[in-house]
This record gives sequence, structure tokens and C-alpha cells, in this order.
Amino acid sequence: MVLLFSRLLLFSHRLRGASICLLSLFLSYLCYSALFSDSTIMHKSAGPTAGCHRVDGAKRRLHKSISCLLRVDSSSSGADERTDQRRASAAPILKNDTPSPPMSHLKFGNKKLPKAIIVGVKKGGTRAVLEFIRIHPDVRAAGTETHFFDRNYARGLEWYRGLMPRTLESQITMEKTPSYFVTKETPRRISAMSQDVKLIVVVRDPVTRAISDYTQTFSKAPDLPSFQKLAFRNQSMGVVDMSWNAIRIGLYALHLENWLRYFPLAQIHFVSGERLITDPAGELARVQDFLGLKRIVTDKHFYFNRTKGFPCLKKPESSGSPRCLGKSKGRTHVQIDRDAIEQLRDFYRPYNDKFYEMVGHDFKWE
Ligand SMILES: Nc1ncnc2c1ncn2[C@@H]1O[C@H](COP(=O)(O)OS(=O)(=O)O)[C@@H](OP(=O)(O)O)[C@H]1O
Repeated sequence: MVLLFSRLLLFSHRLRGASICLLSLFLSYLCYSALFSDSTIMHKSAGPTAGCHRVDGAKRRLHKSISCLLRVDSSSSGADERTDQRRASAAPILKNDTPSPPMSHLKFGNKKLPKAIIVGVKKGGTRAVLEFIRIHPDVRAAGTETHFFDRNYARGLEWYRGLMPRTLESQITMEKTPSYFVTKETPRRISAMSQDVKLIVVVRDPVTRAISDYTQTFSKAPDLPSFQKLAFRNQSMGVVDMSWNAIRIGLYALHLENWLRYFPLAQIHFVSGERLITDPAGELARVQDFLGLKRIVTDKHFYFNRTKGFPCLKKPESSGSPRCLGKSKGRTHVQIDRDAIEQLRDFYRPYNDKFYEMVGHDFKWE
């Protein structure tokens, strides 16, 4: 009996030891759950960001969860290119010197500074040249005018590069900003970026160009003074107001002199704005030769749209529809009286002759 009692006592001791052990295990589990409850909620919440907001917002004193930050980053870097482009055009302050996101190698090519720039002239046909040349597979172009070398120079070359499309090694990056041709600082700034960059200038009869320019401004501001009022200081004396931008832009010889201080003539190609309308394939052949490209854009790509009164791009083989330039290209011009036009022709004649001599080509603006 004594023996039995002493064995029972020993067993109850062991039982107490085991229950203490179990109790401490249970307590440890409780502590663990209390400490890591947030991560459990994050996993169970509807989406990753919902969990992140809990941690970052309500419990700011807690450290930011690394997994949460990673999720936010990867979701924004995974945004599609359309969003990137929208951002770039809405507020183009891209920081391209920041490290590339991990998947960036899957996008083709890199953003490069342009190898060719359409520098002018305003209302010359610059959009048509860009839209026509960019159907060439070896050309990629920035869609909007960057105005880097005139208005945005302080933003720096990396900002400018960020606006460019990605290109493969074999492709040429291009952009067009027509105001470059008449901005004094632009040739120097472009040559500081690259002395090899190819320059394209689309020129058009300066009188028609001035009327086109005025028509555009008038379409936005119908209370604008008449063309004659702006074009002449004294119309009866035939004194032209050279300070009016619409007149000044057409003094091609003067602007070209500034460019020739920084670039040899061979590096500048002049497209005839008139022939661009009557023979777009012929002008594009010369542009392709100048850029050292195979002649891929040919007359097969164009058709004359009677309604628009201009050449348009044919429907691509793969899909889509024929493409004409927008309504702001090929407007009906404001009517200007014959006398004023004749006076302006007389005014521009010596400048035109000088320009023909400088470039070695007669554009036949009468
Ligand atoms: N294919 C085709 N379709 C439509 N328009 C054409 C085309 N080719 C040249 N043009 C002429 O381009 C003129 C507009 O020139 P820009 O594109 O240089 O204008 S802008 O400076 O960018 O505003 C535009 O001037 P306006 O006719 O005065 O509107 C056109 O004459």
C-alpha cells in the first residue's frame, strides 16, 4: 500500500511538470499571435494595398512593412506603357537617371538622344514629314513637340532623353519642334548635344506660311486684328512689320546664317513644303537618303484624299484605317487681298533669293 501510494505521488509530480510545460507552450503561442497579428490581417485582406494602408496609416508608429513597400512598387512599375506615356505628356518630368525597374530589360531598346531633328519651319509641313518618315521601320519619333532647346533647356539632357521612344541600335530617334529654326540659342545648344545630329527644315513660300500662321492664331482668337494690320507698319508705303513673328519666321536666309555658324550645310536637309503636298513620295525619298535609310516609304504608302485635298497614308496591311493629318493641318486660309500679297512677295524676294543661293536650290516661290 505504502509502495502504491509513493508511486502515485511520483506520477502526479510528473503530471504537474507536463502540464506546466503545456501551459508555457500555450502562452508562447498566444504571445506570438498577438505580436504578428498585422501580417496575418494583410494576408487575409482583400488586396495587398488594403493591408498596406492599415500598416502605413493607422499604425504609423510601427515600422513600414518591407513586403508592403515592395508590393506598392511592383504594382506601379507594372503599369502599362500607355499610362507612362500619359504621365509623360501630362507632366513630363521623368527621371531617367533612376535605376531601371527589374523587368525593364523586357522592353525593347533604350531611350536615346535624337539622331535627327526636324527644326522647322512652323506651318511648313513639319507634322506631315514626321508622320510620313516614322512609318519607316528604322525610325522612331517622339509624338509631341518637346521644345527642349528653346523652352525646356534648363531641364537638362536626361529629361529630354526621357521623352524619346525606345529604339533598337539600328533605329533612328527623331523629334520635331518647328520653333527651333528661329530661336537664336537653338543651333548652339543642339551642337553642344551632338555635332553629328542631322537637321531637317521644311520650308514653304513665306507669304503662304505667314497666312497659314495667321489663320491658326485667328482660329483661336477671332478678335485678332486683321492680317494686313499686323503685317504692315504702313501698307500704303509698303512698309512691312518685320518684328511680327508671322513675318519674321519667313526670313529663312537670316535664320539659316545662325545655323551655319554651328553646322555645315551638308548636315541640313531642306524639304519643299509645296512638293510635300504634290509629291510626298519624292520628298520622302530624299529624306530617307539624307538619313541614310533604305527607301522603304514610297508612293505605295500614299493616296490623295479628295475631301481633305491633301495626301494621306494608306491603310496599313495589318490593320487600321487610312490616315490623314488632323483638322488643324490643311485649313482653309483667311482671305487676304491681292495687293497685300504682292507687297509681301516684293518684300520677301531678296531674302528668298539669298536663301536659294545659300542652299543651292531654287524653291520657285514667286
Ligand atoms: N499631307 C498633308 N496633310 C495635311 N497638311 C499637310 C500635308 N502636307 C503638308 N501639309 C501642310 O502642313 C501645314 C502645317 O504645317 P506644320 O505641320 O509644320 O504645322 S505646325 O507648325 O506643326 O503647326 C499645313 O498648313 P495649312 O494648309 O496652312 O493648314 C499643310 O498645308
